[in-house]
Amino acid sequence: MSAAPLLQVRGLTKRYGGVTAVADVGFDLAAGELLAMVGPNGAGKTTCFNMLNGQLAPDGGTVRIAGIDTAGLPPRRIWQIGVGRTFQIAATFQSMTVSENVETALLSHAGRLGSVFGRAHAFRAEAEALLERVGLGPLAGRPAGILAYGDVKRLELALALASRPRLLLMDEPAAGMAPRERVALMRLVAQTARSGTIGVLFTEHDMDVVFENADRVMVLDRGRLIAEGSPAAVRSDPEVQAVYLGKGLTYEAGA
Ligand SMILES: Nc1ncnc2c1ncn2[C@@H]1O[C@H](COP(=O)(O)OP(=O)(O)OP(=O)(O)O)[C@@H](O)[C@H]1O
Repeated sequence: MSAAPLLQVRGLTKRYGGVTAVADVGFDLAAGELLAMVGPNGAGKTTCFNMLNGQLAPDGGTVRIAGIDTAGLPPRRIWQIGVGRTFQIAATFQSMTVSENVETALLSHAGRLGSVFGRAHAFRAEAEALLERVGLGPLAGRPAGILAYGDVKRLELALALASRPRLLLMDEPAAGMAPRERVALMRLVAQTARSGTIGVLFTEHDMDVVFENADRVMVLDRGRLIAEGSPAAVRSDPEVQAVYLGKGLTYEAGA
């Protein structure tokens, strides 16, 4: 008997008046897998993410996370089940140190489990281990407000990992980064997902980042899932190429 997927989505649908933002979308995601959700502006990616983490209730369909039916549950409940999310705009406490930011996230996670005694600094050793893992060990004592943008994105990943997610939703994790940093961050995400058997669903506009890092790719267009498969299969899919070319977005189909 094969294990149930970490995330199982079926018939997911959301309408805004006359616009169907997400139309009958279905897919699976396994633990340890990196799945990219791509598509032109307005394709429905953010709406999908918002339904997966409980910010929006779907109009139709089912979402099962680790076997639990989560469609329509509030965000806090879904977070408790083990869904973490990073956002396009990094959210850190600027005046606190890098380590204190992670200690606070660890404290918050412990509070979620109802086992919090003491203060955030009780989590210092754990925070430092997490910061080492994302390559921020040497910056642990610096104020978060002075970090370079690439390091803020690493801190964001550490904050998301502090709640030990089973499923991590990442909104354009590498947006705004220089190309070299982008590659390094996505490698780190891939490593983290595989070694910690965390399922990662990410959106990304840069198709090179997608094709290099994702295990599988799905493509949305006007709310519909138009393609899903390996990076190589999706890259050469004529409908995907047409959608991207039609929107003035291109990638090297044969590269
Ligand atoms: N709150 C809302 N009210 C009305 N329409 C909305 C709302 N949110 C999204 N939409 C519409 O739903 C569709 C999907 O939008 P969504 O933001 O999910 O796309 P996206 O793929 O995330 O786009 P982007 O890449 O630009 O972030 C679009 O047509 C958008 O205009």
